[in-house]
Amino acid sequence: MEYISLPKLDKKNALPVASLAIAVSIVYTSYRMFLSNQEKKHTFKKIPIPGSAYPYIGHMMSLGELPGRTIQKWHKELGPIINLKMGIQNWIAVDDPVLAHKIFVTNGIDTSYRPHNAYAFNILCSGGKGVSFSQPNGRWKVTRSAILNLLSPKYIEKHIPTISSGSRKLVSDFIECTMREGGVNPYKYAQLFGMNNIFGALFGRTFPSVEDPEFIKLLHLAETITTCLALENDLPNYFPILSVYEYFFKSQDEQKRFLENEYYPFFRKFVKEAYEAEGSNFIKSLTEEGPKLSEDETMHVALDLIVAGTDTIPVSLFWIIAIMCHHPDVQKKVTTEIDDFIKLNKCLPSFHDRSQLPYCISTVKECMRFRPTTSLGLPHTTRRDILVDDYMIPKGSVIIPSMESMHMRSDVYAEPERFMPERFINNLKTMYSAANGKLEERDHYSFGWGRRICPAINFAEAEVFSAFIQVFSECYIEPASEIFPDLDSGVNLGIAVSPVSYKVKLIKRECVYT
Ligand code: HEM
Repeated sequence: MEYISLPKLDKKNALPVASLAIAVSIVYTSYRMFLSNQEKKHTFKKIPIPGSAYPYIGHMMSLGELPGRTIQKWHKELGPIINLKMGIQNWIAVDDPVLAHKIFVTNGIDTSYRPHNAYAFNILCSGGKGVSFSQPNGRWKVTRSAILNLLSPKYIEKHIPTISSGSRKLVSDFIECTMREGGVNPYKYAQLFGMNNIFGALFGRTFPSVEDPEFIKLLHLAETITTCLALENDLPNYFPILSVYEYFFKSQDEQKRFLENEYYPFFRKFVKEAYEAEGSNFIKSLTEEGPKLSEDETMHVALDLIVAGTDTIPVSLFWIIAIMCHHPDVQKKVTTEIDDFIKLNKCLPSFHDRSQLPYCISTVKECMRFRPTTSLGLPHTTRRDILVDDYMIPKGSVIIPSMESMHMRSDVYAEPERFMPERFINNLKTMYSAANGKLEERDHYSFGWGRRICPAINFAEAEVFSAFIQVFSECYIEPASEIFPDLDSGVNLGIAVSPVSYKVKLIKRECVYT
């Protein structure tokens, strides 16, 4: 029998053998780790997909007129996180505030991106200018901090005179229209109010009435933009094949022409006026101080603020008036609280005095919880795969906070279907502090999350508070006929969801303030 003679492990050949052994064990260990990672991948929690998805179009046709409502129904069936297929896009919708906080705040560095939207990015913000649809780069940061500064609690006093005189005008328009026509649709007057507040803050002037031709034109332009931002008007984002349609019909060229020929020149006129005006204003401060933006960038920032402020404030007020019309008992408590303040202080409460009106604060918060201004906020996207509570959210997913659903979770709000202002009586923080503070101290989620959270919370809250106090210091609200405003339906305006159009009576009551 022949034996193979093995080399002896002397000093000379021990080193290569040991190196080989180490290399083999490294390769083996890496292979095991790879395998175990592969195994771990299979232990990710599965994000459920609602059943009604069709090939290629996915859930697009199943969302219905009010996607927020449909998504709420799916959350109820499938849990706090769901996966929708929207053509080529992967949507992740979340209705649990704790999970949403982890996604948008804890992982904010990766999830503060906006999904690519051809209209918003290429056309509206000319390839990334402005703040709402641009990506969180250096330019976005300086622009956003300039906006935060303009609208911050520190400077709110500067805006109060415009907001207060706008509130007085708003209520006198409501009362006049009720007397003239037997009822009022509050929406267009609330649009003038919202537009004047932000226009005043930016350009230092306001529009006198809802018939003002410049106001009508600006409103039309802002509404056209929000309509173009709606899901169904930007289909090539979901179905690239539809770019063929774009190639032949040039609809985006038409939108570009609309903006370039109508919108921008009209808007540039206001920017130019602001440059030439006496004294300081926000437009000048954007170009001359801090961020030193170009004229074009300044125009885009102003445009973003006008578009963002034009729908949100009127829609919030439209809901508040509709809800209050259903609750004369709450109206009674609110008016008593305001009257008591006036008797004591001999003046109307201003935003400053809010802490002395706990029931009014709670009522406004409850209205915004009960019927949020937007049902799905503004979408974010993630620039890399993120792992949250064992859910793997792949890079490039569109992440949606399901606000309407979140506001109706019984583990977050007791008896969520009931309108109950008292639920906030122990959380009287400003909405700005609540939204920017600890998760446990948030009141509602209407202003979004993390780095992209609405930069105008404080300004918006002062607007809504001022209009609310003015309405109930002078009036009570009744339905204009036997038909009460409908609180169960809604109209999708692109980003905001408003109540279905209605009329109410705003009837002058005996005023304790003269
Ligand atoms: C009650 C009124 C309002 C509500 C409910 C509201 C809600 C929101 C929400 C949900 C977002 C998206 C946040 C996110 O991406 O997570 C947002 C963003 C924004 N809002 Fe508001 N908003 C209101 C009023 C206003 C007003 C009056 C202005 C302007 C004066 C404004 C300016 C903006 C801007 C510029 C952004 C984009 C911020 C960014 O992308 O970095 N909002 N708002």
